[in-house]
Amino acid sequence: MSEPFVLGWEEWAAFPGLGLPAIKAKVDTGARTSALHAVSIEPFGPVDKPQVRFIMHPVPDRPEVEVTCAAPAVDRREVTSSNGETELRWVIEARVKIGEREWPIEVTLTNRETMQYRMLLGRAAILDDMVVSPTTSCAQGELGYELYKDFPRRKPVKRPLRIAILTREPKNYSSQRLKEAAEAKGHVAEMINTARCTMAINALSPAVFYDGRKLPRYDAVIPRIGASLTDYGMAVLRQFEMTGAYILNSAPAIGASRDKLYAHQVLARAGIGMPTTAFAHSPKDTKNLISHVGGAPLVVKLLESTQGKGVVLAETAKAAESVIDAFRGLEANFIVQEFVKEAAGEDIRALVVGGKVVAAMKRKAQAGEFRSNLHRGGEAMRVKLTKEERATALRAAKAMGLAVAGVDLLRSDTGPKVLEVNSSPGLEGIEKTSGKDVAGLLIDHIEAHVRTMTGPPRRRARSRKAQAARAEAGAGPAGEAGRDAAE
Ligand SMILES: Nc1ncnc2c1ncn2[C@@H]1O[C@H](COP(=O)(O)OP(=O)(O)OP(=O)(O)O)[C@@H](O)[C@H]1O
Ligand SMILES: [Mg+2]
Ligand SMILES: [Mg+2]
Repeated sequence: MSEPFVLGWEEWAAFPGLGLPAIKAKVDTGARTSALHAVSIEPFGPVDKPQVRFIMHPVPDRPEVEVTCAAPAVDRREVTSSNGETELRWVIEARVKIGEREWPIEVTLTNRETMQYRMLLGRAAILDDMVVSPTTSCAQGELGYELYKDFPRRKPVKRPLRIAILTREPKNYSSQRLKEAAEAKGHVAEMINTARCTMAINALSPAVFYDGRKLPRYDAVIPRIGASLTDYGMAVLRQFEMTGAYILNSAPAIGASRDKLYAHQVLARAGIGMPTTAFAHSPKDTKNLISHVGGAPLVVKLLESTQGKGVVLAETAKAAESVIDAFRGLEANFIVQEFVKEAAGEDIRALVVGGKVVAAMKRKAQAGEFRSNLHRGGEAMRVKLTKEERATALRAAKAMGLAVAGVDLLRSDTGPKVLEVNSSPGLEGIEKTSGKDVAGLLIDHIEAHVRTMTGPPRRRARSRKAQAARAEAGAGPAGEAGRDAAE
């Protein structure tokens, strides 16, 4: 019997067909599939013979060494990684060379930037006559990163990005400001009307068509999906995600924030302060529902409400009963909520971008009104948030999984109470009131994200923080807000 081919627990591998002369791989018989570090993954070629192109940084700590690879795409597959996250990955076929042996394997592509090894060799790639020695490192000999010394170095240039703004209202303030801010930073921004997108749902060559024409690959997509088209909008967004674009707020997070019952549950589970809330769908026992929230005065809200229209204050138990009975008669979905009296007709909008509160405003109801909506005659003004309010807004955005969020909260005797978290916050009121360039900060966030996806410069992170802090300290005129169909 011939000697088995021994693989150590780590090995140097090469992919001659991909132009990769040396990669240090961890051999992992606990993993089925092999994985290779890849960024900027982009499908191309004919639908029946798809290929993927990707960028590889083979040398850890040396992001300037960059190799552009291309290979036939053989599948797209859900893969659950060791941290438990499931990810839809491209699968390519490529020939790996370890020591003197060269053989074809399937490899999934994923961003392994934060991992110690740029490659994982799973058991499906290990052939019958091979054995793995858990005590040997590099049984098949050493290669080295000096093999990349003649490879061209990438200068960390500021590449213009191609950004799509997914909206049905290209003319509104928020859409226009986002386009302006993107262009001011040297990027190209296109308005894409959600309703005019069609999709070819194909795992290997996802595409979005616009009035029948295939859209290019965007680096980033900013969803500004109105409530009228949430479901279709989310489908379009998922499709853009499949093409490899960076999505500012993910479809599941948008969906969660739009489902008010679910959103309340998510926030409650995350331990975030909110007014005591009871749900009801035609409840038989109105009195019970009232007692759930501590009795009158209480607030009854139609779930479909916006701009404060379906929000009613019932000052007495009698009034509460008649309002609830009326909503029930209409077969409407509604919530019953503790009335936060000490908020005194004021609420706060905190705008969160990428884990920071970048701007805030206070809305004050007109005299005799408890609803502070600007559409109800409320007035917007500048406000300084407390530490606790900031922390609450950040936690709420995080719990909902939103990178960009407008968090509405009330100031109560027992701390901030979150009313809701909006995934498509309007920019007009908040920019005019706070004087901050929120659209610009949003584009900065995209830049930082798309850049880390295509390899660092990581140094930028700090300067962005300083920038946000500076912006936060800025001033500006208060103004009228609202036409924006945004939330
Ligand atoms: N539990 C409460 N206690 C005191 N005031 C409340 C309460 N809930 C709502 N309000 C006031 O009523 C206003 C409208 O309520 P809310 O924001 O919940 O509904 P909406 O504005 O119709 O919905 P949306 O913000 O989605 O358009 C709030 O901005 C706030 O000023
Ligand atoms: Mg509101
Ligand atoms: Mg809202």
